[in-house]
Formats: sequence, structure tokens, C-alpha cells
Amino acid sequence: MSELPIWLIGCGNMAGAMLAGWLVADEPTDRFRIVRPSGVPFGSGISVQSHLPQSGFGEAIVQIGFKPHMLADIAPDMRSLVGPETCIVSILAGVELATLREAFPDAGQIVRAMPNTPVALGKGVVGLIAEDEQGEHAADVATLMAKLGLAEWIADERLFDVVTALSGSGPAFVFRFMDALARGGEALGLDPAQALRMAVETVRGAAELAGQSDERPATLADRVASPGGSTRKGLDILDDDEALAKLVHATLEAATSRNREMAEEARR
Ligand SMILES: NC(=O)c1ccc[n+]([C@@H]2O[C@H](COP(=O)([O-])OP(=O)(O)OC[C@H]3O[C@@H](n4cnc5c(N)ncnc54)[C@H](OP(=O)(O)O)[C@@H]3O)[C@@H](O)[C@H]2O)c1
Ligand code: PRO
Repeated sequence: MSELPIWLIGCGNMAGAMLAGWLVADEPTDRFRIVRPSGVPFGSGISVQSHLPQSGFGEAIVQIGFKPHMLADIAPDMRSLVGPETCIVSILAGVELATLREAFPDAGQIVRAMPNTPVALGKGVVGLIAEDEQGEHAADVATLMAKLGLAEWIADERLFDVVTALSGSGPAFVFRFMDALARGGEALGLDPAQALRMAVETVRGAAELAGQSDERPATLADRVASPGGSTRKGLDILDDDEALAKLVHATLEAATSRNREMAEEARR
């Protein structure tokens, strides 16, 4: 692994979670340089500046982590700093490789990465697509992202918006389910704090079991549902006319569609 410097242009919730994950994975702190207008310190002795550097990035991984609609404003100021040795990594939802190439015409390599917030614990998911997966710095980026959890190359950029909905937004959907589980228990008489603790640990345990098992989650669900028992009665509610499957499908469709809109907005 080369020890290329890593610039984080924008380091809010998502890039901050990634940086936390890299530090947990013992990446050296002096690899990282943050640019954020607020200049708010990150801690761990990491260099933070409120303006872009005066001289070019040179051979470096430069990750952009601001809001997608800001690309048109920020890229012109970055353009002269980006050269053929620079690898741009974008975590901007929706924004396509072609749009990024227009924004950074001189970049050597451009990679899109779609992380999720559990990367802060090294337990995230990162979808990846590069202009040239075999090209310069693609392997460096993949190695770096693999330190944050499961890193997967996505073969077709048209599916990247779906990946963004499934794993990028996914933690938000799972958090909603945890809340609903806890609130359901609370409504049936459990102490609220106890219900939340038990809901969170139930999701954590179920996720670990599913992660370690060769069986599909549907089979694991059947193992919980003893014939004639109570779990089946609950599953019958979720499965009635595929209620949960339809709800989740509509959820992913809505998020995917917004990712496509953001791609369109960034193209304008
Ligand atoms: N949140 C997620 O779970 C998630 C998941 C995957 C992808 N993403 C993508 O990550 C990106 C950031 O989302 P977020 O949730 O982390 O938002 P956020 O917390 O609002 O962070 C935005 C960052 O952009 C910085 N910024 C604003 N203007 C800038 C400028 N002119 N130059 C450089 N940096 C600038 C902000 O600086 P200050 O810190 O100084 O305010 C902040 O660090 C989005 O493109 C989103 O699509 C987010
Ligand atoms: N957060 C970003 C958004 O909500 C994209 C995936 C997760 O736009």
C-alpha cells in the first residue's frame, strides 16, 4: 500500500465517520489533511484548514465530501490543484463519473465511493466504481476503503444509486426499524429505556448471526418461528400481502429516485 497523502475536502458527518474508521484501523494521522470552511478541529492532531491549499495536490487521494449541489461552486477553485497524479474520490450521492470528469478534467483517476456511517467502527459498507478499475490508484482506494468494512466494486454505474439507497441510506432505515421495535414494546407496557436497549441488542445479535450464517435471513427467521408458536403470528403481519417487502421496496425506490435527481442537478 502506498502511503499517499489523503485530502478530505469537506469533513462533516460522513467523511468524519470515515476518518474515525481509518484512525480505528491505525492509519497514520499524518496522512490526512482536512479542508472545511468552519476550520473546526477534528482532533487526533489531524491538520485542518479552512481554505484550499495554495499549491497543487500532486500525487494524492483527494476525497470530496461536501453536498452534491456544491460541486459546481467548489470544483472550479480546486481544478488548478488537481493534476494527472491526483486521484479524486467522490462520496457525493448521485453525482456521476462523467460529471466528476467534467469538474476535474486533469485528474489521473476518478473513483466514486459510497460509504455508510458504521464505517466509523470499521463495520460499514462502501460501494466503489472507478473510471478505470485497473488503473492508477484504484487499488489504493480499494485497500483504504476495505479498512472501513465491506468494500465492493459495483460493475454498472447505473446501479450506484441503488447501492446508495441500500447501504448508504440503509443505516437510517434500520435505525427506524429499531425505534419501531422499541416503541412497539413500550406501547405494550415495557419500560422505554429497557425496550430500546433490548431492541438495539436484538438487531445487533440478529445482524451478526445473519453475517456469520450460510443461510438466508428467511431461513433464520423460520428457525425463530416455532410451528404453531407466537413468532409466526407476528411474521404473518409483516408478510401479509408482502407488507414489509413492499414498504422496503418503495423506500429504496424513493431514495434511488432522489439520487438520480441529485445526479441531474449536479449536471446542470
Ligand atoms: N451522511 C451520510 O450517511 C452519507 C452517506 C454516503 C454519502 N454521503 C455524502 O456525503 C456528502 C456529505 O454529507 P454529510 O452528511 O457528511 O454532510 P455534512 O455533515 O453537512 O458535511 C458537509 C461538509 O462539507 C463541508 N463544506 C461546505 N462547504 C464547503 C466548501 N466550500 N469547501 C469544502 N468543504 C465544504 C462542510 O464544512 P464544515 O465542516 O466546515 O461545515 C462539511 O464538512 C454528501 O455529498 C452526501 O451525499 C453522506
Ligand atoms: N446519505 C446521503 C443522502 O441522504 C446519501 C446516502 C446517505 O443524500
